[in-house]
Amino acid sequence: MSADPRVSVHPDSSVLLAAIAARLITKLVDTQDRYGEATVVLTGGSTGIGTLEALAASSARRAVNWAKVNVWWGDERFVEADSDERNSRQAARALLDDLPLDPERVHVPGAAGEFATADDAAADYARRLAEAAAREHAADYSDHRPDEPGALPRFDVLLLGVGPDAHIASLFPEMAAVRETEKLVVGVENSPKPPPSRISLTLPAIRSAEEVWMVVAGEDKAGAVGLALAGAGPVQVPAAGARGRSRTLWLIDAAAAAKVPVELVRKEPASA
Ligand SMILES: O=C1O[C@H](COP(=O)(O)O)[C@@H](O)[C@H](O)[C@H]1O
Repeated sequence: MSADPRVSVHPDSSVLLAAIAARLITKLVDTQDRYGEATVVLTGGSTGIGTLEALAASSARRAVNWAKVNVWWGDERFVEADSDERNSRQAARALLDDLPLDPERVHVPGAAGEFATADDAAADYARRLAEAAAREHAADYSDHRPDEPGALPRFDVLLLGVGPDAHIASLFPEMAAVRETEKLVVGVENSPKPPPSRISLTLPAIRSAEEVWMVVAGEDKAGAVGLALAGAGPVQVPAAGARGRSRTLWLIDAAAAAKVPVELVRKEPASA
């Protein structure tokens, strides 16, 4: 089961970031009301980190019980733990360091120095995901996740930025990682965007999320967004392969929407 994309276009990137932050707060609060906890998968990149900065600027973030939020990453750069290139480090600076999170619920992928290769760090991340899935099953979230227990915990909402080349997470066009159909996490070498070594969830792992939110701003992304929504293949256009089980939401600004087929666009008001 997967949900067809729905597109919401916001007038500019600052409105977009504030709107994504507001949606995320609501999503986390609603999920916690129902299940007591909530799980978010974060993305790096300009819109991903911008969303966290917008969340940090919103007093409504206090509506969330952050001690009961599980945090994972869709991808991470395989560099030293203290490198500013790490998506998790940028997220910590933008927001996470200021939240009362439970450190046991924050699952940062391994770094260079802790693991010899990106593949080793990917295997460790996959093992931790499987352990979380087993814990959830033991705690009996049966009404939340009716399937048999898998190797992934439930992802209530998974955020994805999109590169100008249409990559998502660290799944780049035509590379082995985007063709992966078995593994849920892979090491990536020779990424066309630096740094070259990375760890990434694969398309099957991304598609396990209940909701996938594609968060994209800027003119340089218009071609990638247009192709993804016009039905391109995921090997050439990885963003086209991202789907949530119950919702696939494209949250984009007007510049990124310039090449989206008009019948797919729902414009949000410029002011309320
Ligand atoms: O390298 C990465 O790039 C993508 C997109 O980043 P952007 O700056 O073009 O928005 C990001 O989603 C991914 O997490 C990151 O590792």
